Amino acid sequence: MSFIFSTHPLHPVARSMLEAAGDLRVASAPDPETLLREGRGAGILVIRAPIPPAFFEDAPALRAAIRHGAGLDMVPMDAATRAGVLVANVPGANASTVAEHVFLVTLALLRRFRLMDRDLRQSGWAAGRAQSDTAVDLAGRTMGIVGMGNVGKAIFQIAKFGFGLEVVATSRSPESVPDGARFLTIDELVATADIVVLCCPLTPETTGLLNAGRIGRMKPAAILVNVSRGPVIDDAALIEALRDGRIGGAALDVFATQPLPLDHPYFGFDNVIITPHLAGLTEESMMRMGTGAASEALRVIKGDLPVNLRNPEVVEHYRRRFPA
Ligand SMILES: NC(=O)c1ccc[n+]([C@@H]2O[C@H](COP(=O)([O-])OP(=O)(O)OC[C@H]3O[C@@H](n4cnc5c(N)ncnc54)[C@H](O)[C@@H]3O)[C@@H](O)[C@H]2O)c1
Ligand SMILES: O=C(O)[C@H](O)COP(=O)(O)O
Repeated sequence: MSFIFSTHPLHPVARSMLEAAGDLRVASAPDPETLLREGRGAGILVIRAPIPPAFFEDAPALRAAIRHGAGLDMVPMDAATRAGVLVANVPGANASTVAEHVFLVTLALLRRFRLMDRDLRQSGWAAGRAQSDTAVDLAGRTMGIVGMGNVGKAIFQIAKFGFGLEVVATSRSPESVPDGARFLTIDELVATADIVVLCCPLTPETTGLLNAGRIGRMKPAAILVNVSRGPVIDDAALIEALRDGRIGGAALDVFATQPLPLDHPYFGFDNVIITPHLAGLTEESMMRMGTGAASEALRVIKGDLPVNLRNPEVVEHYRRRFPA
């Protein structure tokens, strides 16, 4: 078995599991050139950064590409499948962590938390207190959840049973929307919700889902929370809406370009909270994701298939490459 290659450092428990199973190497940087150079010859790939399709070309030892987390957009699925490489992810391991983040930033926006803290420090007590002039309650508001998977369901639980909010939701099928939430189309949802939360995967269908038309239908004081992926939002349209004061604010964790350049227009808005793609990252979730990815790697090393195999059509080709 060739070495195990991770694009990033892993939680210590996951690292120990993999080190006990083989030669674990961590990329010195997660850019495509470094990954291609340092990952050449790997047997298992653990993914926390976008992987160039070329990684799967001329990779005779590569058995599995395992996502540390939920989103599969970082994996060029066609290239992996063509090469006979198993693709897996660790669904749900960070869902409750992302849900907690959604309420952190929602409350921070509604209660002017960032500006209150800034004004208090810069200009004193009265200036900080003045932010309460425009603060509003979360209670009584309607949350709209776009994408009712593991993350959407974890957000629903807190919204409904923690804060007693009215919840509307949209997903690929109405059946995935739980009792207690009302299914709406995306166009109905953006016009109904006071808080629009994006937590769907990035797919051709969801790219640009929050376009100028849908942002234009949002309520004037509504806020937008994006913990999905950057390209789900049309950035130019959102920036225009923020400039014109047509929505209440936004909390953005993910961006079309990451890292987000520090001169990006989003940094110019007081009513925008920017976080560096960490909604799903805590000590505990890193352990759940890392050990989940490591368990899948150990299964493959033993000759089994991953539990969360995402390209089952590859199995025949994979078995020809690596007969049991
Ligand atoms: N910011 C972060 O740190 C972070 C952490 C975890 C997940 N995510 C993102 O959130 C996404 C969802 O994670 P998850 O664990 O809930 O995944 P999941 O696979 O459990 O659920 C995805 C849900 O989105 C729905 N969906 C798919 N296409 C849709 C569409 N066009 N419109 C509406 N809904 C649609 C699916 O039906 C499914 O219910 C991930 O793919 C990832 O991009 C981000
Ligand atoms: O897709 C996910 O689950 C999140 O983006 C977190 O994944 P990461 O910790 O591997 O970046």
